[in-house]
Amino acid sequence: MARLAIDRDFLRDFAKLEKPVTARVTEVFAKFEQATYAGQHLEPVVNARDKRMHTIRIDRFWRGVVLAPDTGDVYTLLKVLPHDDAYTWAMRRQVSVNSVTGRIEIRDVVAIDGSLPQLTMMAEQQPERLFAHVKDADLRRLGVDEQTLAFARALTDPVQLDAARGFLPGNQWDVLYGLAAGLSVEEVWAELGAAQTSEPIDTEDVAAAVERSPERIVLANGPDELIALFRNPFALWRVYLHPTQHRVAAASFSGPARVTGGPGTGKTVVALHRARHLATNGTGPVLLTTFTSTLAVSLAAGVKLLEVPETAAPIDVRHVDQLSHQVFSEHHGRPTLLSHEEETDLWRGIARRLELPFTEAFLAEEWRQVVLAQQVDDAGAYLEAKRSGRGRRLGPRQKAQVWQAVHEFTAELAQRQVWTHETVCIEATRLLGQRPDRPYRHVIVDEAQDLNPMQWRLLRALVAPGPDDLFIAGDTHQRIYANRVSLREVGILVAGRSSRLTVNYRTTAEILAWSLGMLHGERIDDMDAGLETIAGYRSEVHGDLPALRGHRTRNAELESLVGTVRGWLDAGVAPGEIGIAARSNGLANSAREALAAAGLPVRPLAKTEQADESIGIGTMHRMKGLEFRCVAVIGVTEHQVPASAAVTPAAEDETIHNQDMQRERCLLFVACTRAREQLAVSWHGSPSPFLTSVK
Ligand SMILES: Nc1ncnc2c1ncn2[C@@H]1O[C@H](COP(=O)(O)OP(=O)(O)OP(=O)(O)O)[C@@H](O)[C@H]1O
Repeated sequence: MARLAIDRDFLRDFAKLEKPVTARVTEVFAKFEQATYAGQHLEPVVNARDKRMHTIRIDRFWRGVVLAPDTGDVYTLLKVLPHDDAYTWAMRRQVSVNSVTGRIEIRDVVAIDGSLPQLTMMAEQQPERLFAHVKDADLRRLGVDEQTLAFARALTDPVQLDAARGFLPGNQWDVLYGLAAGLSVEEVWAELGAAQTSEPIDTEDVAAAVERSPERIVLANGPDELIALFRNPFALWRVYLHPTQHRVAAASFSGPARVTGGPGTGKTVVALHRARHLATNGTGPVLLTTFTSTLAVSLAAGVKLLEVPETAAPIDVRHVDQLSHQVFSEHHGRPTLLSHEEETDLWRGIARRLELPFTEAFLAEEWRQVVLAQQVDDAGAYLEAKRSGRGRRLGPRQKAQVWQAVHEFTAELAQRQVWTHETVCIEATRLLGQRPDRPYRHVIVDEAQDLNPMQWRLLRALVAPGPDDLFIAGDTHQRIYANRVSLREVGILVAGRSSRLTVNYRTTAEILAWSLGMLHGERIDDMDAGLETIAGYRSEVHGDLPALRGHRTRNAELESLVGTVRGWLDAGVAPGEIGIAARSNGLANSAREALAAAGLPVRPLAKTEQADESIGIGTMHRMKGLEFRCVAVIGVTEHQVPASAAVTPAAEDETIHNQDMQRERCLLFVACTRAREQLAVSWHGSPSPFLTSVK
């Protein structure tokens, strides 16, 4: 019986087709396998470069392009396009098998043949060719075939190679790209490592190559699986890896390792695959953890999609506070937590009673960032403690005053038998230290940039030091809380085991470039005594520029938001693919009410049920780690972004002021880089200074 496979590129296109078309595609292909002679539905393409290209009727207007095998019964759906475009697309393309990876490749032969004469002519005027330093034999060894080789030989400029990305065979383009970027033949070979195969490759056997290309082609086992695939195409798309990502996910490290990279470079995808890899090939239970409960829910969904084999070690997905509370509760029962307001009152009361010249916010931060972070437990140690990044200098007398306040605060917690998340975490770490064993063999941390030192010590205590113990994914450009951690200082050494991803797979080049403009000139640390860079960070997908719109009043802005969202829905975007972010809870709630009043389906971002059917609305903080086809960031207004209350006045403390401002910029950057295709940024009254500063 005929079986249907789907090209992953098609899944991405599928998500963008209009609803009635997607319904027809699902209908046609759900029946595809039932037809005894699948060939009956398929029409050959006249003048096709590749005789295996066929088309199939979707409706009067749309056709699917299907790769029909010479042998075997696996048919691959490559594209769905309007009638004429489908024929043109199919006519120009050739399918081949890569001689090194054994994977399937598709190229636009007409485009290659069409551009070669002109490139050759231009090259004759140039003194040097792009790949003059690489021998033909080496190119062939890396899987470059004769046609691509002839093309590569005519190139003189990396820009020409960039332009050829859409029409050269993918694996071969990657090889050329690596060589053009200065990698040696051996390094490119190592990059290919993950995709190499030890079986002998018959480059004529396309059917075998289809089966061998799981990162490119998904085989649906029966109509139910196919329908599930079509129902949630992005979910599946989300779990593919580029060879560079694969290398990191499957590597063996002698100790803690990490992966960095800007938003959308696939750090989470790598973390998920690493979890599966270690569960399958590692030596014990795996913990996959992150910062918030919302993110943990989305990681758990990702693990589910990866279909970890039943024989693998368990993968436990939990956020960090959940872990500390669990360890704590096993010994002491559930802790009574001090609320934020109670804590503020307590510090305020102590400051008043002791007549101290410090605000409650300053005392609370000094306790967290210096006393707890550095495990300071007496006045002498506090006198010596490093206070870098804390801004305001303190003399010995002032330090004695702060210490007195800390002492009273701690005594009060003990007397009331109440805890904060930080003290729970410290106690949990102490308890773990007393245990003879460690609960996990491998710990993987996503969104690492926002964890505090107490949480890092807990994670360190959850796993014994050794190969592949800790794997850390994070991006300090996306730090949105006040925690600045040096991994060395919490006993985690990643030097020599760090990788950086540079290709953004989520956001269009236009949205990315605009968002990066907001961070222009910011000095951002790398959690390891250096500075993080955004050099080489790029997106290969193009789209519309962000829409920036100012309004006179808050109500006018909300009204316009309803219009923007309606426009997206009318264009066929599903409600679950729309996200709205505001700096404050208040504005997020008002936006929710405005959309609900207009009859649109909405939900708070924190609510993960029915996420597919409703528009997610929440604070910028909640947007972290998520992604949507269309994003509206609202209320990007002067005095609201940055939020006045979250920024220490420069007159009070310049260092802290600058850190607060950077954090607020990063927060807006995080919200804007959640968008895959469309970004709308709006304000009422005067715009935020962060917007007016974008170059
Ligand atoms: N190799 C790839 N090919 C295609 N798409 C990819 C690839 N890797 C990642 N993606 C897609 O890019 C998007 C971003 O991936 P992911 O969430 O892992 O990035 P991230 O670096 O963790 O982002 P952020 O730091 O912004 O949260 C996802 O939709 C993912 O499916």
